[in-house]
Amino acid sequence: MFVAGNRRDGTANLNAVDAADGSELSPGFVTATMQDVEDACKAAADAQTDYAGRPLAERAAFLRLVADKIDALGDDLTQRAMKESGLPEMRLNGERGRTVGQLRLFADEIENGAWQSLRIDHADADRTPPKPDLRLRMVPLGPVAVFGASNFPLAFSVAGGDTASALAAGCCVVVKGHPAHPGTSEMVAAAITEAVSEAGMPAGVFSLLNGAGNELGEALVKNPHIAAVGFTGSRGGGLALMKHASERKVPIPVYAEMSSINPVVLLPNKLEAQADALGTAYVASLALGAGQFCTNPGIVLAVKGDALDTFLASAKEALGTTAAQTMLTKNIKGAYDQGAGKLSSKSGATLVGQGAEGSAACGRAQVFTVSAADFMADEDYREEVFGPSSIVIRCADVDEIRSVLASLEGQLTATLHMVEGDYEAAKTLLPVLESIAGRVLANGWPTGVEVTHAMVHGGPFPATSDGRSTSVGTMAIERYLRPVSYQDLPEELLPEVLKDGAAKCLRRVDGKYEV
Ligand SMILES: NC(=O)c1ccc[n+]([C@@H]2O[C@H](COP(=O)([O-])OP(=O)(O)OC[C@H]3O[C@@H](n4cnc5c(N)ncnc54)[C@H](O)[C@@H]3O)[C@@H](O)[C@H]2O)c1
Ligand SMILES: O=CCCC(=O)C(=O)O
Repeated sequence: MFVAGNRRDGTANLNAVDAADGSELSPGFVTATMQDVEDACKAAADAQTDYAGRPLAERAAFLRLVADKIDALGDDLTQRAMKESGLPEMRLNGERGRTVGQLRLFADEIENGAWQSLRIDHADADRTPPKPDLRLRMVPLGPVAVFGASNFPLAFSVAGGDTASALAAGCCVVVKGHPAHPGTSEMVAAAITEAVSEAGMPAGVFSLLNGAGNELGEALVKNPHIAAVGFTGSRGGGLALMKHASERKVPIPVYAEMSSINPVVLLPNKLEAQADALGTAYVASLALGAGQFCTNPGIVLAVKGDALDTFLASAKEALGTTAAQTMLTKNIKGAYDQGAGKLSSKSGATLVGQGAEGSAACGRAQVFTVSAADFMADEDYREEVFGPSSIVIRCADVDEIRSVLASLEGQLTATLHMVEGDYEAAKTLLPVLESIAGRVLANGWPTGVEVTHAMVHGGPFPATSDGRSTSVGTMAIERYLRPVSYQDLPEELLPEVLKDGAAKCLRRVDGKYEV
């Protein structure tokens, strides 16, 4: 653990396990006491004004240095993450690239400055009543508690999107590392801690706390120094943190990404033309990373008929060559088996096919099919089964597809597979897709989130706790900012960026945009 630049010593009572065989990995890790939580949060609060006040170029250089330090960890980081997560080398190398790329993108974003939403409305003393001078900018919320996710031990963990966007916004960060990968977390936290020191940032800008029980997370969310929370994980975990945050004396926002089954629609003409290829691509997407993606295509909707039968036959064939993959933890594997088992016990569900069976730690890919009527009649089919399982819903026509879509909870993604002949049908579905999902895709698969300016990795509840935001892409910075308007403040007391002659980044002056 690291509290404000210092490693915390103590009794090591948390060990990672090798995801593949369950054996204990060394070394052991120290877990946080309530005093550690208070120390980390207090240090973050003490550092907040200093950090937020640093010139944007310094803040950007700090994020770039964090990225360089993580790059310098090289293969050791991948090897440790492989052991702790069971994820393969290529995936983790890709994830490391995404993590450092994300930090560098946020560094550019800091310097670009448009996120400050600068607005100036000049005074008009001749107006009756006189119009005041008003100037607005976004300021950081304050220290953010970040919960590392189990399924992306780099890109959604200690230096992942929540941390990068909070630091970019000018917020200090206290991370609760995921207990499944303490070694990976420690390596990344050491890199950040070095960067904090070399960049001359206040030590409290970053801390990492470890712990397996709920008490640590609860204490962190309830700590009065914490101003916001970023979380990716289970629906139950996210809801618990939201409850703690709302019951505080001073309630705070929780940005929790929780649960999504990511509907994929195969429109009739496209299905007719490419049923075979779609079946293969579907299985590749649902089995990616042992299905442990929040973007996993959990349900597919199509009109029943020969083309759908061909699709199902192709999916079955692809499943036949799909190897079982190690899952992240014993508990996640147990939950997967339980979820898939529940589906297979339903009288309305038919097993289309299965992947190979692996060791006890592995998840076996599975596809089921149900009628739209059965799906609509049973809430269980809508539950996220976290792992390589998916359901194909047989619908009578496009109207029935629309009815099923309209009955769904909030989603991270919704996908249409279509050719031009399907566009009329697509037009009738798009308003529904927009109303339920944060990202609408055409002719792709939802797994694989691009980190960019126009990405939304969010969506209405329960995909996230706040559908107005994203946890991936540069817009994620907005979660940790709030607007302040300065009325009639003397020029010399105004923030530099709001002075009339200030070096320009995008500003809205008297209603018009200026660069
Ligand atoms: N949708 C997704 O992206 C996603 C990602 C990972 C896991 N999951 C789901 O979560 C399940 C468990 O996996 P997990 O361990 O990654 O997620 P989790 O929600 O159980 O835990 C995530 C983090 O939150 C903490 N936490 C959880 N509940 C808490 C509570 N009540 N109070 C305080 N802290 C709490 C945990 O200690 C951990 O640090 C999976 O089987 C899967 O269903 C979903
Ligand atoms: O598990 C959640 C994130 C999914 C993601 O980032 C991806 O699909 O690339």
